[in-house]
Amino acid sequence: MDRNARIYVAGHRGLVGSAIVRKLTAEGYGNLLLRTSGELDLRDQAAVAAFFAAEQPDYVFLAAAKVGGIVANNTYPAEFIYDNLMIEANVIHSSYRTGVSKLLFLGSTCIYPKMASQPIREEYLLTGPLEPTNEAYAIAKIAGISLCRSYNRQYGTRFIAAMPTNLYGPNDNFDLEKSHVLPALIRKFHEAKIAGAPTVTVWGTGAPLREFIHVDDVADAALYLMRHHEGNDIVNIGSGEEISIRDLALLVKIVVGFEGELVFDASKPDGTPRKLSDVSRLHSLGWRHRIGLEDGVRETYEWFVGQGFPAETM
Ligand SMILES: NC(=O)C1=CN([C@@H]2O[C@H](COP(=O)(O)OP(=O)(O)OC[C@H]3O[C@@H](n4cnc5c(N)ncnc54)[C@H](OP(=O)(O)O)[C@@H]3O)[C@@H](O)[C@H]2O)C=CC1
Ligand SMILES: C[C@H]1O[C@H](OP(=O)(O)OP(=O)(O)OC[C@H]2O[C@@H](n3cnc4c(=O)[nH]c(N)nc43)[C@H](O)[C@@H]2O)[C@@H](O)[C@@H](O)C1=O
Repeated sequence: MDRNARIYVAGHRGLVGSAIVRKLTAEGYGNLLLRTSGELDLRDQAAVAAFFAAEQPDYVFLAAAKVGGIVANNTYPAEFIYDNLMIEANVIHSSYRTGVSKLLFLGSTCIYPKMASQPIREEYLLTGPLEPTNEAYAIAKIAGISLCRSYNRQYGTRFIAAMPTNLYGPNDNFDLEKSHVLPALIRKFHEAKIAGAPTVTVWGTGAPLREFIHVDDVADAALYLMRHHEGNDIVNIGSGEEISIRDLALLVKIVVGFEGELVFDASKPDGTPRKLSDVSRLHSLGWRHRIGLEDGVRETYEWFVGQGFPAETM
């Protein structure tokens, strides 16, 4: 990617988008095209077409999406499928129409079958039923993969797709109802410590296993794939390491310094029992993650505390 290339980072204020902007800026890319959802609603086909015609990006990092944790996905399936289908269809189609040189689409490891054998290889896609709590979002993301592959086949575009596992880091969503598990636990343990509360409630049984990767690693992988990966093969972006939700909660408890007890709320869904991605394709392309989970959680907690309170602003 030429340092003067016109690079559009869709979703630049989000967890992944902001990390990609940090990395591009640090590496001297000064021609970034950035629009908030208020400035450019990517569900609006005409507005997206006008933006692409006017700005003519050379590269597109598609990190804009309707994103949320297990309860958000389970509660708002129509929003998750509609927003994500519209965003990806509009951005990918306009990228084709205006001759974007290369686009990276971000899906998620939740696209794989609920009971896929572990670790999950990219070829397990569409080999079994999906996890019901996030099926709408997963189908939208699978459609995004097909958009990339179909445009590549019919129009000769260079639209690549990567599937990150659960990610976390600075600038995450810390809303207690809509966020993912790691930011929710960081906030819950911190608020309980400040308040001197006796317990922290963890959703589900604590038994499910999840894989986590720091968002700065994901941004690094995104640039690496934009530079080095071609073709229709999707690529998992993960650490290849998993941890139970119970052990994750105990890790956050120690990092935050909370002295109380854990309470498990089994009325909340566990979701898929395991979701460990096979990262051998990513490794064979020459990239590995660098940030370990404990270091990453400590760094994220320090960032979180630095943001200040009151909590309702998070
Ligand atoms: N977080 C995770 O654990 C995982 C995320 N992913 C994927 O990574 C990508 C980024 O996720 P993440 O950074 O966590 O998400 P965030 O929710 O942090 O950011 C999403 C961004 O998308 C933008 N956006 C949402 N709707 C619209 C819209 N209608 N028009 C324009 N922009 C919109 C928002 O812009 P604004 O701020 O301006 O409103 C926001 O900045 C997504 O594709 C997601 O599927 C994959 C696996 C795990
Ligand atoms: C990235 C991925 O993220 C989602 O899938 P998920 O990994 O199941 O999501 P999650 O992080 O919300 O939960 C992981 C586990 O953690 C448990 N859990 C405990 N306590 C809290 C808690 O306080 N909040 C949350 N959210 N979960 C909690 C929770 O019960 C579950 O067992 C989908 O968006 C999917 O589409 C997707 O792409």
